[in-house]
Amino acid sequence: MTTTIDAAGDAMTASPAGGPAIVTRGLTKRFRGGQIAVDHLDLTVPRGAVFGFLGPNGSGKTTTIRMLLGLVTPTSGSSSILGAASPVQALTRVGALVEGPAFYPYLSGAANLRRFDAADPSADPRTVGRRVAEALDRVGLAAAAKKRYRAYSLGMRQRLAIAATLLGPRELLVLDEPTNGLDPQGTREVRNLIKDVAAGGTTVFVSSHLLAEVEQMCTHIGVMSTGRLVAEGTLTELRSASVPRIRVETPDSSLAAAALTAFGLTNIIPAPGEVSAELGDALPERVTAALVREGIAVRGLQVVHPTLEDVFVHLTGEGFDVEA
Ligand SMILES: Nc1ncnc2c1ncn2[C@@H]1O[C@H](COP(=O)(O)OP(=O)(O)OP(=O)(O)O)[C@@H](O)[C@H]1O
Repeated sequence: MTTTIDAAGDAMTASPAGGPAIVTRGLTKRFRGGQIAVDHLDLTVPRGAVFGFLGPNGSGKTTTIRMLLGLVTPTSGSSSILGAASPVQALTRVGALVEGPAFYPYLSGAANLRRFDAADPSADPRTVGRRVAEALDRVGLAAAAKKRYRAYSLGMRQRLAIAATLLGPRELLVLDEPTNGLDPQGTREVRNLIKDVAAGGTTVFVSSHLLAEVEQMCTHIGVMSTGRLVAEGTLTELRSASVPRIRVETPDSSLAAAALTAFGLTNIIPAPGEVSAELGDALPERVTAALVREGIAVRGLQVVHPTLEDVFVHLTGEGFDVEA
C-alpha cells in the first residue's frame, strides 16, 4: 500500500487498485537534428495523486506528455497510462489538455462542448446534453453556459477547456500548463478546480514552470531539467531533503572555516565577512561554543533552512518562476 500526502499536507492512503496511473521506463525522445528533449525518463505517478510535473521552459514536459498520450513516438523506452498496453486503449478514461482546444467564439460554452463531444467517437450522443451540463457545473460555468465563448474571461476559457476533458468519467486528467497566460484570479480558479477534480478521486498530472503553483495544489512533484528527471517524491519528502545550513558572520572567515571543518561540518563556503556550512544534525549552540573556544570573533549566527526553490535551483542549476 502506498502512502501519499494530500494537498493540505495530511497523510492519506492512495488506492493501490490497478497499480500506478502513469509509469515510464527509459522514456526517450530525440528529435530529428539530434536534439534530445526527453532523456531516459523513469516516472511513477501513483493513483489518487495530484502530480506536479515541474521544470523550466524547454525541459521536456510537453514532449513527455505527448509521448504518454501517443501523440509523439518515443525514440526508445516505454510508458503506460492506467495500466493499458497502449495509450489508445486508455484514452476514454483519460481527459487531456495539451494544446487548448479550438473553440468557436460565436458559439456558447455549452454549444462548443457539444461540438467537441461530437468529435469523440467513443462518446454517446444520446447523453451529450446531460454530460455537457454536468461538466459545465463541475467547472463552475453552469450560469455562463449560454454565454458566447468570446465573452468569457481567460479564466472561464481555461475552465471550459478543462470541462472539455471532463465530458466523461475520467480516471486520469493530464493538463499541460493549464494556467499559462492566466491572471492571478484565473490561476486561482483553475487551481481550485484541479483540487476539486482530485478530491473526486481522479488522478491529475499537471505540468507547470511555476513552483509556487505546484506547491499549492500538488501532492507529488517530479522536477525536469534538460530532459532529465532530477527529483521525484511527495512534497514532504522533497522538503525534508533540504539540509539546514549555518551562517556565521565573522571577520575571521578562513579561521572560522577551519574550525567548522574540524568540528565535522561539510560543504563549507567561506566569503568575505562570513562563512556557511551544512549543519546536518549538529546543534548550533555546540558549533557556536566551538568557534568561541577557538577565539573566533562571532558577530552573528543564523540557521538557514533552504526553501523548496533553493533545493530545486541546486538540482537544476536554473531559477524557477515563483510567481503564482
Ligand atoms: N517537434 C520538435 N522538433 C524539434 N525539437 C523539439 C520539438 N518539440 C520540442 N522540441 C525541443 O525539445 C525540447 C523540450 O521541449 P518541450 O516543449 O517538451 O519542453 P517544455 O518543458 O514543455 O517547455 P515549454 O514549457 O516551453 O513548452 C526543447 O528544446 C524544444 O525546443
